[in-house]
Amino acid sequence: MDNHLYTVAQLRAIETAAYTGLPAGTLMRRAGEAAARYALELLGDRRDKPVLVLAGPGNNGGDALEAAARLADAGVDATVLFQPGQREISEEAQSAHERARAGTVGFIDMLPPDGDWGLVVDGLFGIGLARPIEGDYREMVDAVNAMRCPVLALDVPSGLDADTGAVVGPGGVAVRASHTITFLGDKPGLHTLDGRDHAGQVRVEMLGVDPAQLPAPVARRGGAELFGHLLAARRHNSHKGSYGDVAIVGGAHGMLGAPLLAARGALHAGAGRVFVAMLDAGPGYDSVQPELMLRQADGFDFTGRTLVIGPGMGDSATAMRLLARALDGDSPLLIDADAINLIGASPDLLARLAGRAAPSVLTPHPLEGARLLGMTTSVIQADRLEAAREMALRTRATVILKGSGSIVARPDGEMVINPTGNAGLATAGSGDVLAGICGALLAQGWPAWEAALGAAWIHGAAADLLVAHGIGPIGMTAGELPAAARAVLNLLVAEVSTPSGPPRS
Ligand SMILES: NC(=O)C1=CN([C@@H]2O[C@H](COP(=O)(O)OP(=O)(O)OC[C@H]3O[C@@H](n4cnc5c(N)ncnc54)[C@H](O)[C@@H]3O)[C@@H](O)[C@H]2O)[C@@H](O)CC1
Ligand SMILES: Nc1ncnc2c1ncn2[C@@H]1O[C@H](COP(=O)(O)OP(=O)(O)O)[C@@H](O)[C@H]1O
Ligand SMILES: [K+]
Repeated sequence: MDNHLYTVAQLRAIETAAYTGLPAGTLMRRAGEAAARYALELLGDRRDKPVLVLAGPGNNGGDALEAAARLADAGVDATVLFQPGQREISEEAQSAHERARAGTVGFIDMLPPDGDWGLVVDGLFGIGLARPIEGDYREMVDAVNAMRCPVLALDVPSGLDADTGAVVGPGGVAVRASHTITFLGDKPGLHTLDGRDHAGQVRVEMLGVDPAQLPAPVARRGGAELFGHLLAARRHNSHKGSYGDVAIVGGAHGMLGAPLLAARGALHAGAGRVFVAMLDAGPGYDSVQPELMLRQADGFDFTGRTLVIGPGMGDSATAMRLLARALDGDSPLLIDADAINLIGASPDLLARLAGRAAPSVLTPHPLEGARLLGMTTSVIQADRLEAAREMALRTRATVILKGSGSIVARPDGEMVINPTGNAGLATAGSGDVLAGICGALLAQGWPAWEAALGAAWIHGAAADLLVAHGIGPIGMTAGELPAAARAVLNLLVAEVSTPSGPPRS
């Protein structure tokens, strides 16, 4: 399946199974052919430019040598820098080496300082990377990263952990590719943490393996198809009560901006009515968004309302009391920011959360996630999939672990990596808007899982839309996201809607 993501351990098993009945070297040949085809596509009308192929000590290097031979067959000036290690190379890689030597491929021992390459093919390390890249290999990676031409990584950008998306360190380096062609199945590490910065555009090449033979994936790559069945055109005969009430509970003294941003997110994502239940005394209305209804949280009736609890809420006794009340109630709940910190500090609140029957979604950023699990942020980030899975398991809730390539996880272990968004979102308040969008989808009757998938996707796509219009990534503001999210949501609905009335002449 296109969106399936596999761990290195799974890929090794897939590789072994795929080899059964195939002559030795078949998969490597197919990998090299596919890589060469992609390289030619990327070169386009610049086929007269030389291509630099970096070949490392393992089978990733074998793929690179095969690709170089195929490029030379196609008339391209392919130059290989082959850097074998101490260990003997595999028989397949040896054959690939011989094939490349037999043709017109050029071989060099070191990088010329003035190379003018049309493309670099990175075949240093793939899923066999075992330690940080050092020495000559490091110099090669640094040199490639300083080049301006497109870089095509084979299987995985060298230096990147295919499972986690971390640059293998400490102090490690990884190739920053513009494109990656990945073999036998997509990998989570290409889509989260450092993955998006290093993999660029990812193409999956199955090497002739039937996708139906593959095992259950560790996670999937997100897409609108995962929540598309809940997108529906509005009925003419509907009213504000048809689209649910959202109440944002938060906004302690001096922190009212956070719930207001969440409330604007909820309003623009289609909630029928949006309240802000403030912990402290505040203004009577929001002059930028007078549609919002501002109330005092004390005494505010939660019944029948979807609650987004936590933005700017603080950690006062009142905050704790309100959170306990929300957890014990049967409203759908979106738990964000300070509310996550309070749960992380209180086994009692955690037990109340885990015991809930109504839908609950948590939206931690890595530090909030660390507090929830009693770990450090670096442990969370070292394996974001595992951390998100653990959070979902402990809280019995749907979790969005935010960051580049947000991980959406649910208690049964199902996980999705969200593909939308960009670094324009690295700005104060964008998480509040995400919380509001998710609250609005819950209020419109979406189950927790789809609401989380939909909110993460729409929020990221809103940021992508803003960038497409020159609004960011630098200087994008959280306040610009709600209207963009509204545009994305309406486009999605228009795409899935079938015309309902009779055709008009
Ligand atoms: N075997 C197969 O069936 C297939 C393998 N394929 C390719 O083979 C790759 C996996 O091959 P390998 O298992 O040989 O792994 P790699 O080619 O990723 O690298 C492993 C080699 O690098 C050495 N090494 C690891 N980290 C190092 C470091 N930091 N510095 C120096 N040396 C280091 C290891 O000792 C080993 O010799 C895949 O990523 C894919 O590109 C594809 O051709 C598809 C089929
Ligand atoms: N570099 C990035 N790429 C993609 N998404 C990002 C990036 N940085 C932040 N985000 C997204 O922006 C939001 C930030 O949320 P959060 O950290 O809670 O900020 P705040 O508390 O200021 O609202 C999350 O949805 C996160 O996934
Ligand atoms: K590589």
